[in-house]
Amino acid sequence: MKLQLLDHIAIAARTLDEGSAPYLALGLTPEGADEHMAAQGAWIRAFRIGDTLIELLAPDSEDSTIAKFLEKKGPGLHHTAYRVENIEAAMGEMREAGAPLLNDAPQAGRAGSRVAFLHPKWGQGTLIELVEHGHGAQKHVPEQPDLRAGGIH
Ligand SMILES: CC[C@@H](C(=O)O)C(=O)SCCNC(=O)CCNC(=O)[C@H](O)C(C)(C)COP(=O)(O)OP(=O)(O)OC[C@H]1O[C@@H](n2cnc3c(N)ncnc32)[C@H](O)[C@@H]1OP(=O)(O)O
Ligand SMILES: [Co+2]
Repeated sequence: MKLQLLDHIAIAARTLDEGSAPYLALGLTPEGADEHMAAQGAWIRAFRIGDTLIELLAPDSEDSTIAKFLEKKGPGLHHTAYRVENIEAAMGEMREAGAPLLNDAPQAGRAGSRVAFLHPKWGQGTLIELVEHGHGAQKHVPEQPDLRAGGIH
């Protein structure tokens, strides 16, 4: 499988405004409007840094998975997400590798993406997400300099 790039780093916070403070202070601005992903029990606000996003997650109710995470671990790193070309192919490879997928079929992610998750125990304590970008998200994958041919001087 070819991971294209680090798609986002997700941070769980009690509220989006609380979670936004450091990134606003670092000079970032939210990308688009906040998004409510009811199926994930989360409100989301994204800040773009180059081709990667900081994805802030806040619980939409007391019994959301984000609320459970906050209860257990407090605010902080929730998951890392890697962009793949094709989520079904990536899930198939993960199954073949015996990696513990948390969902049998791709789930709906933010901005029209399709996502899959791998258990945090497998990720050395980090929940790992694979993301196939949707029509609504930035499509291109940046040209990587060809380091073999001394692409970088
Ligand atoms: C916005 C849409 C999408 C996107 O477009 O990017 C998203 O990112 S949505 C993000 C929210 N959705 C998810 O996280 C879905 C996948 N998560 C799950 O299926 C579950 O949260 C879980 C990871 C299986 C945990 O389930 P839970 O019911 O909470 O089980 P436990 O509480 O028993 O946890 C088991 C074990 O794992 C630890 N844990 C839980 N969550 C995380 C985490 N995010 N990172 C690291 N570790 C985590 C938890 O502390 C338990 O550990 P022990 O206590 O040591 O057993
Ligand atoms: Co995510």
